[in-house]
Amino acid sequence: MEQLALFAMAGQSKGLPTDYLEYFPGLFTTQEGDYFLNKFIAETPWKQSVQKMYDKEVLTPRLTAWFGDLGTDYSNPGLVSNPLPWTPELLAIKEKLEPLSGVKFNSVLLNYYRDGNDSVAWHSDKESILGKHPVIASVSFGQVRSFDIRNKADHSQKFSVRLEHGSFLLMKSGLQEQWEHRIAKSSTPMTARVNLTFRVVI
Ligand SMILES: O=C(O)CCC(=O)C(=O)O
Ligand SMILES: [Fe+2]
Repeated sequence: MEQLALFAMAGQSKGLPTDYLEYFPGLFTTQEGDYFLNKFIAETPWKQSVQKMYDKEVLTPRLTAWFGDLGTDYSNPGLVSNPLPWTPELLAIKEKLEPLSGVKFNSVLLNYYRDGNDSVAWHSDKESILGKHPVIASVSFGQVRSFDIRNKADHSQKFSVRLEHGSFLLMKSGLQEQWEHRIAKSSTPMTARVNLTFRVVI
C-alpha cells in the first residue's frame, strides 16, 4: 500500500473521501494504454447481457466479459458464470495492481463503453460473492468518462472523478456499503472506453 503514496496527486482527487476511494492517473503510459485498449476491444468475446428494469427486460447499455481463476466456485448464477481464462495482458495488469491494492484478485469484469450512449446506472458492488467489504481495483483505457459517486444516505454528498486513459482507481473496503457509483451517459460525442474491475470472488 505504501507505494500508492508515490502516485499521490492533488488536482481532481481533492475532496474525494479518500478513506474509501483513491485515484492515480498515469499508472500505464499512453502507449501501454493504447495497446491494451485496442487489444481488449479486438480480442475480447464481448457480450451484451439482458437486465431487468422493473418489469421489462432491457439490453445492458455496454458490453461485458468476465475473466478469472477457473477453479473458483462461481455458483451465483447471473452474476459470475463460466469466467474466461486469464490472458497474458490481464495477468500483467493484475500483477501490477495487486501490490498497490494489498489484495490478490481472482477475477476481473471488463466493461466496454462503445460511445457516450453506453453507461452503468447507480449501483454498488455488494453482491454476496464479493464478501462484505470488497476491495475493487479499477483500470481505465480510452475515452475519459466521469465516475460519479454519491452517499447512499445523503445524495447531496456527491463527487466526480474523470477516469483518464491508463488511470487506476482503488475502491477500498467500505465504499460499497455507504456509496454508490455510476458512469452516466454523455450528450457530447464520445469514443470507446474499456474499464477493468479486478475483484475477489469468495
Ligand atoms: O466503468 C467504470 O468505471 C465502472 C464500472 C463499474 O462500476 C462496475 O463494473 O461495477
Ligand atoms: Fe461498479
